[in-house]
Amino acid sequence: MPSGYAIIANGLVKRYTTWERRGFLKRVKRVVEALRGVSFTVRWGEVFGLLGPNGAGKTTTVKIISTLLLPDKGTASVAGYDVVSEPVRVRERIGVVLSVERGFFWKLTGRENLRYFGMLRGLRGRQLDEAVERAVRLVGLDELGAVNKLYEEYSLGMKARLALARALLHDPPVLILDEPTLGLDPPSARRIRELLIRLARENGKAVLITTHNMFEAEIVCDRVAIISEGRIAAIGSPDELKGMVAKSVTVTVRFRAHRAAATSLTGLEEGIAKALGTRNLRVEEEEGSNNLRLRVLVKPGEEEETISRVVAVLSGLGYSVRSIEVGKPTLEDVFIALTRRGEQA
Ligand SMILES: Nc1ncnc2c1ncn2[C@@H]1O[C@H](COP(=O)(O)OP(=O)(O)OP(=O)(O)O)[C@@H](O)[C@H]1O
Repeated sequence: MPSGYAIIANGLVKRYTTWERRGFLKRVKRVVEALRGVSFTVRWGEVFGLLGPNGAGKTTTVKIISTLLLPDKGTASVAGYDVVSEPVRVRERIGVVLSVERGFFWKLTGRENLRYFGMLRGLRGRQLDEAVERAVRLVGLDELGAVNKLYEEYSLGMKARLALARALLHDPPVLILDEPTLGLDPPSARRIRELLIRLARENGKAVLITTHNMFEAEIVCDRVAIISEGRIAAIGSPDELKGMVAKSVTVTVRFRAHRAAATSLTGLEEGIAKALGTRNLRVEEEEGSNNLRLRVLVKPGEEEETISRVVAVLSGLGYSVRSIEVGKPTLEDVFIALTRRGEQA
């Protein structure tokens, strides 16, 4: 394993300037502060996750580290090379998979696509054959019988594996993946997650992923940085992060959704937050049922009071409660607590 850190991000700041249309001819300049000083390090042999809600700055961060975007302020290095002054050396050492993968040839097979990209990386002859077959085997494209299919016939899962195979062609020590399992079915997502863990543990690679999926962060990542509104809210192992709210308990209330009741989920969340006097809560739809789920983080001893107030608010709004549980916080609860802190201020 090379010495030092695989990735160092130090005080990254990035602003986007956009022009918003106001009326027919008028355009107003708007500055979006995507990153407001993002710092973290990724070690060799670990999977590191940038976890945050939409618009938090995850993609902007990985684009800077992948040399696809320049920071306005701050520095970043990969394997000791600076992303701004030594981009070629950085690119030689990274494999990148962005969430919207473009650039594959629709009329070529998976293998032909990989051969083409391998040649762009300077691979030829036996070296190229071996690199392509190794990457194909690693991601399991051979098992799916997909290597000889045209790219245009690929399912989303096959496309994701091919993109990962392309990133692995030159056997880079650092892998950077933006939402690697977005839109994949559970078996395909599991396969990719297992592979990322293996590449870190067995091959000593540093793997940086972005995700807004807590479950993924908890099972795949050795360490996680929670990013919110362009700032890192916390960094640690999933257990360490859970320890931050370990002195809290979560109350989960499931209730039947019905159309006549309160309008949007956000509206409902706001109403309950006001009634309870806390913002450490979230309302969401429960997959595969007609239920809504409210999770609220409270101090031990406050459970009963919280439950009776939640039940009163919900029945006042015409919802019927299906079940109530009190339990230990999950990474999701940490996430809610940390990403809501800014809103409270
Ligand atoms: N090219 C751009 N021009 C203007 N604003 C941008 C641009 N790219 C991103 N932004 C804005 O910068 C902020 C951070 O975006 P970014 O894509 O990095 O977030 P993200 O955490 O990856 O979100 P998502 O999960 O939705 O992909 C957002 O407010 C976004 O709207």
